[in-house]
Amino acid sequence: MAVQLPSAFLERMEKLLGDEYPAFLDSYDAPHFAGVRANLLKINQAEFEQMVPFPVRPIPWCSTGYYTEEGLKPGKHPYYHAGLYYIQEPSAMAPVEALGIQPGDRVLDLCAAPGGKSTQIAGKLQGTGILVTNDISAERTKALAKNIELYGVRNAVVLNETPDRIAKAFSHFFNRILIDAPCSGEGMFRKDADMARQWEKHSVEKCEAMQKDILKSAAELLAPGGTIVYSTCTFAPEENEGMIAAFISRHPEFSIVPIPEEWGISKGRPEWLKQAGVSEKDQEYTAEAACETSNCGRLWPHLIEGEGHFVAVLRHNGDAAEMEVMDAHIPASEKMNISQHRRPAGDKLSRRKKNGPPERSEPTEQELLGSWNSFAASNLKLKSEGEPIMFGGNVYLSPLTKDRLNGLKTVRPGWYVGTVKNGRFTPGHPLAAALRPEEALRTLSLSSEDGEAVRYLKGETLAISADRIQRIEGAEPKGYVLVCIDGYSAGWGKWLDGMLKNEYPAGWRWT
Ligand SMILES: C[S@@+](CC[C@H](N)C(=O)[O-])C[C@H]1O[C@@H](n2cnc3c(N)ncnc32)[C@H](O)[C@@H]1O
Repeated sequence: MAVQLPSAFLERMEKLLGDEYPAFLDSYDAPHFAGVRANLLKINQAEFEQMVPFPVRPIPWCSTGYYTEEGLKPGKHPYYHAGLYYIQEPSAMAPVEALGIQPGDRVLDLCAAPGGKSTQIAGKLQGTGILVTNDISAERTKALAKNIELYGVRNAVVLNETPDRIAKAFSHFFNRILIDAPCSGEGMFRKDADMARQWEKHSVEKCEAMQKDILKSAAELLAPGGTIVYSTCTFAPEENEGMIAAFISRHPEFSIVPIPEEWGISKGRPEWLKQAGVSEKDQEYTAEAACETSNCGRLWPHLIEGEGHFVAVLRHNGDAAEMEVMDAHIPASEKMNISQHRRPAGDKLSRRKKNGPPERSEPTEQELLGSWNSFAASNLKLKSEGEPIMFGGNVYLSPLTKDRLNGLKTVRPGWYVGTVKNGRFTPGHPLAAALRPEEALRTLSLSSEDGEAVRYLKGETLAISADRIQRIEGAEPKGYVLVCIDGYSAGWGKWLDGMLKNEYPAGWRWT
């Protein structure tokens, strides 16, 4: 066998799987399955299927997911840099599908880094509602923020917090919550031999305590009638059926929504709890609750084309109408559909100027935001999206009010649109990454095929004649240009006298 598996793990799996064990074991020598997920924030599905530059076939449980051939490098194509697809293990696409997201939902992804499932959620929200995406690891939130930006997400707030602190600020606020829990990772052994080496008998116990705490906070964060999806990439019954049985025993107001047995996805295995030596007393679950966990779903590497996952859908039995009552206490800017047109901050500024300037030398927040408004007015065709707020010299359009984030470690309070320095606004890369070409006054399309797009992604200055800059409303070619790859936004360039100064950020470049 290619992977060295821990003997305690093998003994347990043999005992639990019985007749299925030889097929499970054989899966460790079978090919791996790789996948990509189309990013519907930037491309529609028909276009994706037409343009995708490598062979793909659909993943049955994810409408936007596709298998790719092993050994391909989908990250080495300009379309990856334009955020047209996310590279994701196929079974990891199942939990978000089970969350049943609807436009306008308020969604929390509690254990989100590096952001595979958050970008999937954002694709389903299509710019409506709110996505709060969090991870406890400061280091890992860097990758999370980068992915939120690369995939053109406008309505997300990125936090680096503990779930209990989020629960204090957002009590019963969200109607969908994803817990892609930290786990002992047994489903990753096929793909990552290090995971198998690092696993020890006590890995499961260590994870159980974390999972229990995260579920407790999630119950405090969920609005009446809402849904929590709990998932892991491990096989251990303690972290799966055991964790869920204990949760619904403590919370009789929740029930488990059955996952359909389709495409090789199989039922939860409550009978394993006793076989694995997990007693009702240890995990504090009732026999009825344990029985209900057969409604959970398991993805096995010997039954599906993927690595393995566990998924539980927990529905709060409360009345969703109660959420509307709660909505009355939520500021208008945080209401379900946040895309209402707002008065630009500059309006307030110009009114104040008519009545005389404020008596202080430091520019007010409204004045700083005014420089964003004038940039937007002269370079973009953008309908107002979210609340413009200042955060450490940077301007964000946020789906939440600033007060709501007070005291929380906030990595991104919203869509980062740029920075104000000495009264001048410089647009940020995430603004460009999320813009549609028709939202920019000047655009330039580079081809993915003739090497020009790659030269741009490497940070080179390009010689570009004025007639290649597409302009609307008779704009001058000089100024900020939205650089697109085959028509999909990738970053900024600044055009002057036949040269395009490259504004693609150093840390993002093609290497
Ligand atoms: C399985 S990974 C998440 C993968 C992610 N959902 C994705 O699809 O890209 C679990 C994450 O949980 C985070 N984590 C661990 N303990 C946590 C806690 N108590 N609260 C929030 N996040 C936690 C880890 O830092 C890790 O990034």
